[in-house]
Amino acid sequence: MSIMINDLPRTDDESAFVACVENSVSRENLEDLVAGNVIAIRQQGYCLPKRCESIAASLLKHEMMDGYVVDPRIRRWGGRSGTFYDTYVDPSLLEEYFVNAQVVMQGLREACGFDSPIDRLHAELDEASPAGATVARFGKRKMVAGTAREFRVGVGADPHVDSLGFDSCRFPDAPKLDCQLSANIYLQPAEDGGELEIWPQRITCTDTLESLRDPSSDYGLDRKKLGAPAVRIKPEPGELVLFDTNHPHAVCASKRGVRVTLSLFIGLVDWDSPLQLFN
Ligand SMILES: O=C(O)CCC(=O)C(=O)O
Ligand SMILES: [Fe+2]
Repeated sequence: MSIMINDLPRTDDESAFVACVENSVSRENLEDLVAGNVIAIRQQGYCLPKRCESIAASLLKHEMMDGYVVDPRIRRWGGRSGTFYDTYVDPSLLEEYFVNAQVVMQGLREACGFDSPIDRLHAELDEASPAGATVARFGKRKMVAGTAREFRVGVGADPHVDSLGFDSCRFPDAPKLDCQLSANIYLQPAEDGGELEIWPQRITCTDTLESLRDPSSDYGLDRKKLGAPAVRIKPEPGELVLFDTNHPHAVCASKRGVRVTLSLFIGLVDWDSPLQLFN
């Protein structure tokens, strides 16, 4: 059973609770995130230091690491078409995304020495969720579940939301998500910088999203319009952090050291359906 050790408000906003758990994430933890009772869940020591080092080293030299279409400075697992978001930005990659999905997932498992923290997370989510957890699909076509990201010095991510609902609206057979979470395992946090910022508001409609756009960014939202973030998390090596991706969030640029993470989106349709895993 997971223990809620404490609530850690990280900023002046006392309502922005970050829950720390000791054991694997429970259904109650997931419900708290979905209900907005907590803004993030942290589990320290999810991946042991030696494993973090060896997986990060293997990823950093791997040819499957490639730039996001929207911002090639941020690198991620899966070659040209590694994430569904890439296919949203460049629809010509859609076919390749589905055709390569299994190879992309198996490749990440192999790069993790066949002992992937993403597979562990999948198993734990399957156990915690009443209806289990499964790789998401569009009809019979499996999505990719699990990615890795690399932020070099000077590279961060502008404030943004991640929403399969927004990105897949032209696909009638896409999973219909009520909530989307992101799980990140910090194999190698930046030595300086690289904080994860999360804003308190939850954006659920595209009109609101459009009104917040930053014209100087290809995907980002305007910090001035967003106001102050609710939390700024400085991840520890090996830590797992979960949050709701309809809350705007940003990655501060690394000031020193390459930042390497493993990441998984977790979609909730309803509690009677399996959690939908994808990237
Ligand atoms: O690397 C992080 O801290 C968060 C990256 C991100 O934007 C996400 O997982 O949705
Ligand atoms: Fe994100």
